[in-house]
Amino acid sequence: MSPHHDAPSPASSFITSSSHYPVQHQTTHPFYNMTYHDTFETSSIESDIGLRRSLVPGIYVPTVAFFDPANDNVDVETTAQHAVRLAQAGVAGITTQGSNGEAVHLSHRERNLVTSTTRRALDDAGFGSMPIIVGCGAQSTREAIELCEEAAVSGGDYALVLPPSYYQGLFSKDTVLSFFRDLASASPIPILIYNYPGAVSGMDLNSDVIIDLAQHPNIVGCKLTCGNTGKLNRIAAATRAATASNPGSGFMCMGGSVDFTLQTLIGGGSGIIGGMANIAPKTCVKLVNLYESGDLVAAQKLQAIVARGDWAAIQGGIIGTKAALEAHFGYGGYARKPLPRPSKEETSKWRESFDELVRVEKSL
Ligand SMILES: N[C@@H](CC=O)C(=O)O
Repeated sequence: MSPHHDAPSPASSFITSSSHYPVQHQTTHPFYNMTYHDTFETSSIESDIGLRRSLVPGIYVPTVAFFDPANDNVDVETTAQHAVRLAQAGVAGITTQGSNGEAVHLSHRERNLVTSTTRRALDDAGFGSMPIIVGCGAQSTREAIELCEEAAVSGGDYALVLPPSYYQGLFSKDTVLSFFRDLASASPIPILIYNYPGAVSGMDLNSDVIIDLAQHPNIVGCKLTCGNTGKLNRIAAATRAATASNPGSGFMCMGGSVDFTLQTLIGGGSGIIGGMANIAPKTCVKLVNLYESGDLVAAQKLQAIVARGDWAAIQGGIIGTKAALEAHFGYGGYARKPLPRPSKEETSKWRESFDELVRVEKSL
């Protein structure tokens, strides 16, 4: 990172091993100034022994899911090709089963297939050190733990977890805290808290809660789709202060949408996990690089283009994002039912909404 971005160094790292070997992960955490170890048995991890994958600051892409139009099965080939396209564009990592990944439309088996396919594609293309964050939110603590275990076995390095919300009318004031602490204590991989009120009936975790949870040695970051940059600034500052006494570790406070990349970096965040980077990964990476090089005028100009493009991604969600991928890059397909397929008019609208951004992307 440049001197302009006093971002923490890698949040954590762990060691994966091949089939039937114990997997060991190691997280050094700022608040505890200690090293946390855990070990568990895997059945089918395919990564190299001794591979360390750290979370580094930058752009992380929550990949969209791809389905074979003939039978609606997971399209393994496109999943692999897309992951490699993103890695080659210079992103810092991939997130499978984020909101863009249609996790709620996938069985556990399909989720694992997407993650293991992504891992294998990255490894085969020479990106063996690129981390994968896997969406592992569930309504029960038990299922969330199970998803984290399965993510680890499938080659995931970290878990991105929404709080449960279905029974929130029955929650006590400690329920969400206990959920994250219980999960983090049991999970074989470190946890990032996913704060996306729109996906969990309005539940919006505040900075006090997230800073408190950040003290758990196996909670190593957050994604703030709430877009509250004041909150982001408070969390980044609190966790960075703790990091100063323990260099070499860090809490990754990530913005949740590329339309506030610059604001995130200026506020002390570590980067973005943002869906629009499925369409324009190079542009998103360039924006971070402009900031890091200190060219704030150019960064501001590019941020405006990115924010206009992200407005289309936010309005169109995965329907618009996939339509744009299909129109501009020749692959994408449709979301699973019951999500509707876009009409002809909508398809042209989404294509045109991303025109400006794709022009920039293709020029890089
Ligand atoms: N706008 C968000 C949606 C989910 O967090 C994104 O860009 O990923």
